[in-house]
Amino acid sequence: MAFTVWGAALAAYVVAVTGRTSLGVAGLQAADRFEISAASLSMFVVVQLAVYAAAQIPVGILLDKVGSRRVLVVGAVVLAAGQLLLALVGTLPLALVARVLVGVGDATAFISVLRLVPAWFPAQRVPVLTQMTGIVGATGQIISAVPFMAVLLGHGWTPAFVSLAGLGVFMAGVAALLVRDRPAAVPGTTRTAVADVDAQGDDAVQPVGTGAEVPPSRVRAPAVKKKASLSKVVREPGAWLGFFTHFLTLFPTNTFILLWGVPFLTAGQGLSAGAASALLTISALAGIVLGPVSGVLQSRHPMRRSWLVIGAFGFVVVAWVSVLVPSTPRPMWQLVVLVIALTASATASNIGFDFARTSVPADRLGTATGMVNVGGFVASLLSIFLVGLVLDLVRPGGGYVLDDFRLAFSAQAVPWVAGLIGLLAARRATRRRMAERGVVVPPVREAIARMLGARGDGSRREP
Ligand SMILES: N[C@@H](Cc1c[nH]cn1)C(=O)NCC(=O)O
Repeated sequence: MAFTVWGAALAAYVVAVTGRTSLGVAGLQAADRFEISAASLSMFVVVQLAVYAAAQIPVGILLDKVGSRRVLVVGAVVLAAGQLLLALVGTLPLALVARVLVGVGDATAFISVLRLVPAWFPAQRVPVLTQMTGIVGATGQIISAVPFMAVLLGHGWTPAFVSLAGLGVFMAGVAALLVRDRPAAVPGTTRTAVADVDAQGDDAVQPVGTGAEVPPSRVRAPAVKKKASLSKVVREPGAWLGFFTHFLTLFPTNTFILLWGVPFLTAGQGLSAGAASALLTISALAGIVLGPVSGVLQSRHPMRRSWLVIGAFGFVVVAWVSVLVPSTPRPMWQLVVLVIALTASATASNIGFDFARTSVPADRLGTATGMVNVGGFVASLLSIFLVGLVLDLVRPGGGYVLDDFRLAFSAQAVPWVAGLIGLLAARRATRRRMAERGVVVPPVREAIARMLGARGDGSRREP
């Protein structure tokens, strides 16, 4: 039942990602239909990302109040309405309104799925399933690149976007039918188990790696609360740690995948369109390996999750520096390393949601997850804007060359520095809060020494 619920919600998220990326593959047709330059198309990406980011907190609060099922159903209907409008209109302002609707619908999907995972699965499994949610969701991009593109080229604009609208309505039905916010009947629940949960009080959070996590089916349905969920969440340093984790690690991937990657690879590095899409495919395949590996490491070493984040950040920075410093096009292997590093960074961004999960009580998880998600999308907007700004400054007429991209992508240093400062400050505050709750994070050197000692004793788990 847990996998049916997760699978149905995940399918709705895949369709949301298809909607998000559909205009990207229909760029030429959109430029033609709305009589705009290819460069103005970036306006659609910016509007959509801004709407997505702005909707996260309201959607998160709504999730805590009404649950994932209703939010997913309404979100899929709004997304379908946006695609239908886009299918029918021929003017730019109406197309932008359609894209706003798509952005709002899209904003509901990912965090609704993440809200379901800890409700249906034991805490040990949550990191891997969160990573799988991100990875499987990314396949929505393949649906827009292959079947959607085929309908677009074979039958035209209106049938292609009407098909996406139909898919959205279908997913609303699937979510209504199969998604449940939490297990209803609780076989094996004893009065004691429920009393244990009650004894933790309203503000109990999932313990970090103590092994004492309560199986989800024993957790009572949280009562809808009147008290302000957002103000409590923003006062929780662990939620900020999640926010800055997502901020620091998601934007390099979004900047590359959503807008500037293909122009950089083709106009800057001199690759064919086919070679550029092969690189994007390698990046998607890398996620299938890196996501579960990260999930397992998160479960096994919950006290060291921030080092996974800093490691992924270091990897992507080194990969970008090694590509941008030389003034000549890079060999293929180096570009492969770059796209793998970008995937590692996107994978690490999901650790942000895990920080939220172990920092706030279950009945505020939707709000906290929304807040974390804002981080990555605000940073993505900033980065996409800065790269575009530098390109405009160095070559106002377009026709970019490698040197223009070298300068433009260096602008990512701004969100990287801001994100790293925020991450380190939030980590310090989170450790203080954890210490107040009786969990002290030992220094890395001490933890490694203990782990080596434990191996010598035949034990496998970090203390
Ligand atoms: N962290 C991403 C999901 C992802 C991408 N690659 C691996 N995981 C994220 O937060 N996505 C939000 C969304 O709505 O897609």
